[in-house]
Amino acid sequence: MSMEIKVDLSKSGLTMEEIRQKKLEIDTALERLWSGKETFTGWVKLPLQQDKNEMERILNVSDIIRQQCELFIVIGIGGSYLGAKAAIDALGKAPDAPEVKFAGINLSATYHARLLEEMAAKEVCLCVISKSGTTVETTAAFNIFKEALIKKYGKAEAVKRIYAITDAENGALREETEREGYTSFVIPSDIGGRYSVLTPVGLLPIAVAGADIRSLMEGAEVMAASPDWDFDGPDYAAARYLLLQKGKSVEAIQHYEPDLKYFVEWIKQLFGESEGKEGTGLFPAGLELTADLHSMGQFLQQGSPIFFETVLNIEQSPVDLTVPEGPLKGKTMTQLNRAAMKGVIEAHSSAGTPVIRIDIPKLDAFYYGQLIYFFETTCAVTAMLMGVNPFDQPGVEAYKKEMKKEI
Ligand SMILES: O=P(O)(O)OC[C@H]1O[C@](O)(CO)[C@@H](O)[C@@H]1O
Repeated sequence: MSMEIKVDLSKSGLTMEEIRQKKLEIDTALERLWSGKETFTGWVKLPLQQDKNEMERILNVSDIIRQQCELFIVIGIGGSYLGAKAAIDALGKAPDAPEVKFAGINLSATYHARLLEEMAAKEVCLCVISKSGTTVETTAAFNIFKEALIKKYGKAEAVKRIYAITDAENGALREETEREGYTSFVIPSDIGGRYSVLTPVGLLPIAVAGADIRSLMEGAEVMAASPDWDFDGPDYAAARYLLLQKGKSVEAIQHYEPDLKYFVEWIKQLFGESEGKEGTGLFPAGLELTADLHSMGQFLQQGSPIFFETVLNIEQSPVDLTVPEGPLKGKTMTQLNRAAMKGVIEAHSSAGTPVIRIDIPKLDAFYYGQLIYFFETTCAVTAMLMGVNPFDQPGVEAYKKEMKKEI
């Protein structure tokens, strides 16, 4: 087992020469990211410039929250939700930690009514997260849950149970936070929502759930400190770009561990919002294997050849189970899962589908921190190769404007 995250391009249909030819463009992209001159690149140096006092404060506040509540409701959407959800699912919740549930992730009355019912019977804290402070889903859910919290505890106690993470100065949420005196954290202005998981946006909920956020940051730091980003992210970026140039328009991102489902959702936002503009970009799709082999396997093998596959391979499982009886007697689940992955890669690549495999030594906080940084860099570099700005999302505004007209 390697001690690093590795990218295997042997079944990608690309040659190392093709990857090497992109080196100059990649170096230019890296220079731009490190120069500090581009807007929204605060995440690049973040793991190297950690504010120890801020880390202490996040840990102290997370301890308070853990004593205050059994149910921690985090209200936010997109980059103000997916990073925390993904990390908590992947790393698990400590037995003594409150349950972490999410609100404002849709506009379903049914979803939120159920969560409100659950809230009635439990000790609760709220954490509202919004960089802009104006997102419709977040604003609607926060005001509904805040009203319920005040009914439950009275105004003064409710204020002690509301935590806000938002811009330092701008937006209605910052204004309310200052007026009401909520405990709050800042989303740095030079870090966009989808790159913000290693700020309090992700770190506070992840710490409340009991994962080791120091180790998570250490993982990211190891990656960021590697000279000239001498890890496989830039090669992965080059491969993704070359496959787009060769006519592939969909990246089918696959995992064999259900705990990674939301990690793929996080990648979908990261890649989709960063790359999908000016008529270009790879459409990021997520597949959960082996489950989806029994629904999508046929398409993957013989369907329209618009996609390539990226496989997230966790090399070491923390537990294993052995089949006690029947034709598979003596085989372990991990053996079977591995056999499925190898067989699928072989069958699909032999049929002409390019397959990229990303080997991840294991799913703990340290490697998870590495993974976050690995994908953020891959994303920014690929978008720059595509010639688009990885840090804006001008297209999102169009539907928001139309939606607001309907409200
Ligand atoms: O943190 P905010 O400002 O509420 O935004 C939430 C999400 O909405 C978006 O602006 C897209 O709708 C994302 O870029 C962002 O992560």
